Amino acid sequence: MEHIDLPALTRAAGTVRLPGSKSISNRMLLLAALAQGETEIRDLLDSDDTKVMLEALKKVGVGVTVTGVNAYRITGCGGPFPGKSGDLFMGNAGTAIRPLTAALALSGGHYRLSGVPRMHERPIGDLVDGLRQIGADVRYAGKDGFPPLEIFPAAVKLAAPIRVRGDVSSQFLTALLMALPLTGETAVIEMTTELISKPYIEITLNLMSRFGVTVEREGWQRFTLRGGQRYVSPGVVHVEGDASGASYFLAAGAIGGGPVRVEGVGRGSIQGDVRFAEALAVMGARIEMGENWIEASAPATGKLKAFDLDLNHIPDAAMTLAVAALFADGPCTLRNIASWRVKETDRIAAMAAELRKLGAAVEEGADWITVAPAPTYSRNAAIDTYDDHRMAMCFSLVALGGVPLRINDPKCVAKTFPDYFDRFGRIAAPVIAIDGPSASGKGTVAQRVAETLGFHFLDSGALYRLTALAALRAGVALDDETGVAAVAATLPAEFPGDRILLAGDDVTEAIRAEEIGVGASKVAALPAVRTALLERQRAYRRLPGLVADGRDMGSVVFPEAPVKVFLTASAEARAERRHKQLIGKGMPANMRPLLQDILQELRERDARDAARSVAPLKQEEDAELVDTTPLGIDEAVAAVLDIVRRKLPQVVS
Ligand SMILES: O=C(O)C1=C[C@@H](OP(=O)(O)O)[C@@H](O)[C@H](O)C1
Ligand SMILES: C=C(OP(=O)(O)O)C(=O)O
Repeated sequence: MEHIDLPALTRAAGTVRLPGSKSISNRMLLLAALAQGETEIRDLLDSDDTKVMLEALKKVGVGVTVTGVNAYRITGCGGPFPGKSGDLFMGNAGTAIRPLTAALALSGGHYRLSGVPRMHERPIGDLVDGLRQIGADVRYAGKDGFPPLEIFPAAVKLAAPIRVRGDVSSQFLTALLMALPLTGETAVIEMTTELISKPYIEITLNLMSRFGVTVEREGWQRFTLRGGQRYVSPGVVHVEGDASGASYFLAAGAIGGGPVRVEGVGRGSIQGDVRFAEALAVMGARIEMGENWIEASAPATGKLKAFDLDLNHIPDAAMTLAVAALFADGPCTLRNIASWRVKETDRIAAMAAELRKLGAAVEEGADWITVAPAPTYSRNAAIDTYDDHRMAMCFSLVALGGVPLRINDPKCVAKTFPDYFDRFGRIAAPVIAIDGPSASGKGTVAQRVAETLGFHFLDSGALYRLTALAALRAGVALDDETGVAAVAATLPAEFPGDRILLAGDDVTEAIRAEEIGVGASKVAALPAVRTALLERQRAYRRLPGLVADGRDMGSVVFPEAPVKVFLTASAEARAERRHKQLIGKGMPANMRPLLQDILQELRERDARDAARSVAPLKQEEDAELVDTTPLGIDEAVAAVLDIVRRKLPQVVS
């Protein structure tokens, strides 16, 4: 089985741009498909759950055009689906199979819906019962009450209110609400039980109204759709970031110090799962929220507090709390979460089993779970994920408590968050930032430190050198800020092994030329170029960790780096090293610059680097000075490793 080994981690900080919300993506796709007109959907989630929805819509005759990255144009049918037959695979996507079953049942065709084996164990009986009350012909092709389903054409009549249960899943009510406008008639839905997961109904009603259909709601018992309403495309719509996905990063901030900021959801969100932040606040985490972002940091006391909460309104994000509970100051109880038992797996049982592997004491009931934290946890436990994306994402947080662990089948995150572990690495992988002037030996030292620790290595100077070389090759003047920034933004650079390629051409040696070094220093002084390279550099932050070598690694690119080193040497020592290097490379004496010229050049470069307006080269307050003037390479490496050992004892023993 595939797995990912997470090392002991200590700190999480940084910013994450969230992928699109699953719940909003799949609703928008269906509403756009049923609406009159074309809808442009931007920032759609690209994951297994949306893929099955898109494929199914195409099969039943909906026009789907890709218009950009995560951007689609949906040509609405202005009513029922034109494709009157189809065999549709729904994976394990509840937000696809349930609403589609209802819309297909009212489309007058013959369809089959199936999914992965677990989907065939997830209930759908309450929805089928509701649809049968109005004459729809929906039959079970396997076990009664569960997919696979077969749908036949039928005449639908809406004489009496549809009576439906709401205590197993809110998705049945969502499905009916979204599909019933297809009838054109007035429809009334009455709940026969308590409704769970209510905020998801609010998402449904909100999005329906954006497509022109309003629902009258009496409490959570009765919903009336007046006849004659139909869906009309609102034109361009944006999908918010996924608030359930946000919960892992916010919890990471609360457990791992923070601040961790998520972008894409905030105060203005229509997703109930933003209320996860309230639960974290109950645990003592410090939360800040803007219109479109949320930020979480550890409690001022450093210790998360125990909680006892009814979490019916945030069933998905609640799982994150069960793992955060490992780091609380007492037993934590999550209540009213019976729906966990019928989701991707029996989540109460799965959560209990895996938390126990770590050494937590866990009790469970039909609709609750209590997690009692332990003073220490088993290291290197192998966590099973039960093909449940949320199990994999939740348990990644354990590493932030300094507990290394293995997560089996990590790719199951593809259901809603395919690049989750990369993003997690971007806020949690430790960074060792090594800054300093040129010829201080930091490149060699940084590379050796990275090798010793088994960390990734970023030679940020190489990116500036590549930018200078690429600009010169493209005939862009090195003082043309906009032109060079455009080159930097699209730099076709690759780093296979220890080679450096520019547009496929091996430039490993070429970028080391003296004039490219001078060019690099010039382009590095341009603010737009630095901005263009910022995200590219941050993307190097990956598990198990990164050693970043440059001039503004600790100050600008990775300000949250737990280890910052300012590696320098006297100008004389650096000039001498450079001179020896040139001799070592076999440069003939008559072509070699004089030692005093090298010294002069170095001093000028130092002055330019220290004086530039953006990210001037200087020792940060929280950086440790390593003066290599009297040191050889081995000693310099040892000096840096000593600092790492002191600052990150869990990482390097
Ligand atoms: O409507 C939705 O988008 C969802 C509703 C919730 O399900 P239940 O209503 O079954 O709790 C939630 O768990 C699911 O991930 C998405
Ligand atoms: C329950 C979930 O998914 P589904 O939409 O398949 O119900 C979930 O994403 O946690």
